[in-house]
This record gives sequence, C-alpha cells and structure tokens, in this order.
Amino acid sequence: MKTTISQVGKYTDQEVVIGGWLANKRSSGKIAFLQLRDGTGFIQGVVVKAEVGEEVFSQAKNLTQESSLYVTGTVRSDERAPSGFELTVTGIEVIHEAVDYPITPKEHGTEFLMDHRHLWLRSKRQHAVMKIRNELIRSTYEFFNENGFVKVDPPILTGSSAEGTTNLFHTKYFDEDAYLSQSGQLYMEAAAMALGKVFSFGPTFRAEKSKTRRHLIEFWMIEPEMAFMDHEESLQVQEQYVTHMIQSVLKNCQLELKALGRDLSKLENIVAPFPRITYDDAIKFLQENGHEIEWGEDFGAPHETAIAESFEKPVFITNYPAEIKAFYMKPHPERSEVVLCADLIAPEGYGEIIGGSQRIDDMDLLKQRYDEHNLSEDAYKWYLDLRRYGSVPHSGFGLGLERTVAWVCGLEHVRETIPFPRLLNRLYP
Ligand SMILES: NC(=O)C[C@H]([NH3+])C(=O)NS(=O)(=O)OC[C@H]1O[C@@H](n2cnc3c(N)ncnc32)[C@H](O)[C@@H]1O
Ligand SMILES: [Mg+2]
Repeated sequence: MKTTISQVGKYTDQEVVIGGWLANKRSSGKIAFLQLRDGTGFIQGVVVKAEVGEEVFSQAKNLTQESSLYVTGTVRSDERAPSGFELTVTGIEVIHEAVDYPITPKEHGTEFLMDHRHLWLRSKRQHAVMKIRNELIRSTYEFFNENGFVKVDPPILTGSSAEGTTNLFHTKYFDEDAYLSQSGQLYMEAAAMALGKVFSFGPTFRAEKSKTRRHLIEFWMIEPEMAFMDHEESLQVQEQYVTHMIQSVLKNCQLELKALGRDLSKLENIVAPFPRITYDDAIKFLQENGHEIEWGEDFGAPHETAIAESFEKPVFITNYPAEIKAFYMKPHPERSEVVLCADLIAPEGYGEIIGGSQRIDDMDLLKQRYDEHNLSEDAYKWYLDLRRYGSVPHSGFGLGLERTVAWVCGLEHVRETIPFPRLLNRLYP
C-alpha cells in the first residue's frame, strides 16, 4: 500500500511503500537506522541485516544524505518515536542519489544556511516552522470566514502610499511611476464600503533599511477592514482573532511545537481579552523604569519589550500621538493631539504584531491631512470619494504574519518564518 509518513498510523502491522528522502542515517555492522522524510513528516526506518539480507543492507549502508528513494516496510507502533510509529524496512529502491549534500548534520553558520535556504527548508526545524505558518494561515481564513468577512485582494502595483513615502519600492508602470504595496489598507476601506467586513492576505513591501530580527523587506500581512465598527470594537475582533490562531496551533501543531522545543505554557494562556494600556501610561511606566523617553516619541524595540514584560498576554498600546502616526487615523474625540489607534505588542520580546486604527471619516479633515502630509489630491482622489459618497465610521488593522510566526514558534529572527526571506542585502536564493 503506497502511503505517506503522516498517514502510516492507518496501516499498523501492514506493509507500506513510502516515497521520500534520506534526511540522516546511522548504522553498525548489523543494523542501520534511516531518518526518512517525505514532506508530510519524519519517521525512522530500521534495517536489520539478519532480516533483509546482504543486498538490501548494503543498499542501506551506502545511502547518501538527501538521496530520494522508495522504502518498503512494515509499520510498527513505537511510543518512543515522535510520530508514535517506526518502519521495519524490507526493501529500498533509490530514485536519485544525492552526492555531497551541503547541509550536513553538523552546525552551520547563519549566512551559509541562508545561502542554502532552498535546501535548508528541508530540515526538521524549518519543516516545523512552515507547518505552523500554514496553521496560522488556515486558522486566519477559518476565523474570518466564520465571522462573516469577505476575502478581498488589494493591488500590489499601486500609485499611492499608505504608510508614508520613506520606504516605498518604486517601479515603472509603463510610463507612470508606481510602487509596490506597503499595505492594502486604503483599498480595503473601499472594499469595506462595498462588502461591510473584508480581509486581505498578501505580500507587502517596505524598503526599510532596518537590519533587525523583526524586519523583512517583503512580508505577508492580514488586513481586515470593518464598516460601522469603532476602535474598541476593532480591538475586540483583533483579540478574538489572535486567540483563535494561537489555540488552533496548540490544537493542531503539537508535534511541530515539540520539535521546536517551544514552552507551551507561554501560549496556553493566550485567550481574549487582552490588556490595554494608553500611550500616556506607557510613557509614564517607561520613565519610572529608567528609560529616557519623552511624550511624543515613538517606542523602539527595547521600550515595547519593557512594556510587554509587565503582561503575560499580548498588550494593546492605545491612542498614540497623531504626530507619529499615519495621516488616515481618526483623532480622539476629546484629545485631538492623539489618535484612535493601537499597536498589539506580543509577549517575550516579540514586539509589535498588529497595527490598527479607526479611520478619519470626515472629508474636510481628510483633505486637511492631505495638505499637512503633502499628499497629491490626484493620486488620492479616489480615497477621498469614500468620504464624499456615504462615509461611515470604520476601523481596521494589519497583522504581520512573520512576526506572529516568530512569536508562536519562539524564534530568534523573522528570517526563519518565511520560505525565502527578503532582508537588507539579501535577494538570493
Ligand atoms: N490595515 C492596517 O491598518 C495596517 C496599516 N496600514 C499598517 O500597515 N500598519 S503597520 O505599518 O503597523 O504594519 C502592520 C503590521 O505589519 C507588520 N510589519 C510592518 N513592517 C514590517 C516589516 N518590515 N517586517 C515584518 N513585519 C512588518 C507588523 O506586525 C505591523 O504591526
Ligand atoms: Mg506599526
């Protein structure tokens, strides 16, 4: 019976054929242990010379790392195995012999691994990260579909910037200037006026010269937008969404979390509601704890980490100064110097995973912001039309997928959270 490693449990004590690769091997004169992988998982194949005879045993002994092969064997339950099963090998058919596979079982430096990302992706650790990334994506669609949101895909090639013009990727659109999308938000606002509650999921681009463990040049963002919902209602959607994702990973990715050595107690208590702290109180907290920071300044990574350390769940920091936030954010009704926004800061030093706000819904105020931010009325005329024809209160947010993957997996750097990371000075492979 041809099957995959993830399905062997259905064939205990039966003979199966698995197509895969040799991830690693150790052997003695009488027995060989083959670490096999097939993309769906990992399993150990045991080859006993006395049982398989000289020819098969010699094949096993001569197998090279990452050679592709078909293995025939009997599935055995084994509670010591991570998957709960092992294979008693009875036959080997080599498909293609891999010679001198560069990523050997010994330690390798980061740059070496990044230069071989197209192969590094095969390792058990990267496999676990990609499976958790997949679960975060799957549970995202599940949450928004179950809550009446419609998937809408904003353009990647745009003529405008949502998050300021300092980190835009320019390109030509025939004879016109164009930019790779920094955020689909403005288009999602138009979609929300047509469909009520919408969400996007796609790549976004920031030409930021930030060389930190949290910054990618190309990253994937989930951007929900909700007509008739105010700032607080949006925060409730955010905390329910993050809760759903985390609990889904805990339910469906135990094997992968174990492979990463992740402390599950750090994730088990991640359930709504999440704490909220105002920007004002965050500034006071930092000043009282020895940080040199004045009201009006933005938070850096050390500030976010210090604030988050006071909480075991992600914490919303709300109502930042208007001066340090984007043009589209709605001013606080009683304090025009702050805006109705929030960043969601993950625990354990993982920093900002969500940025969101209630949007300006008044046309004159938005026009005033265009002037203040030197935005071209032509490029943004369509965005103003959303306030000209049936404007409504509306809110939305953007969750960075890779930062969320880093937090959930307990990873040191976002480079491991995306199949082919684009970092400062890295466009290969
Ligand atoms: N629809 C919205 O309201 C989203 C809004 N226009 C926006 O882009 N907000 S954000 O710039 O804070 O980015 C949102 C999130 O996107 C992530 N982000 C933002 N920039 C990056 C980089 N450079 N690398 C990785 N992840 C990044 C991070 O989690 C942020 O919290
Ligand atoms: Mg932000």
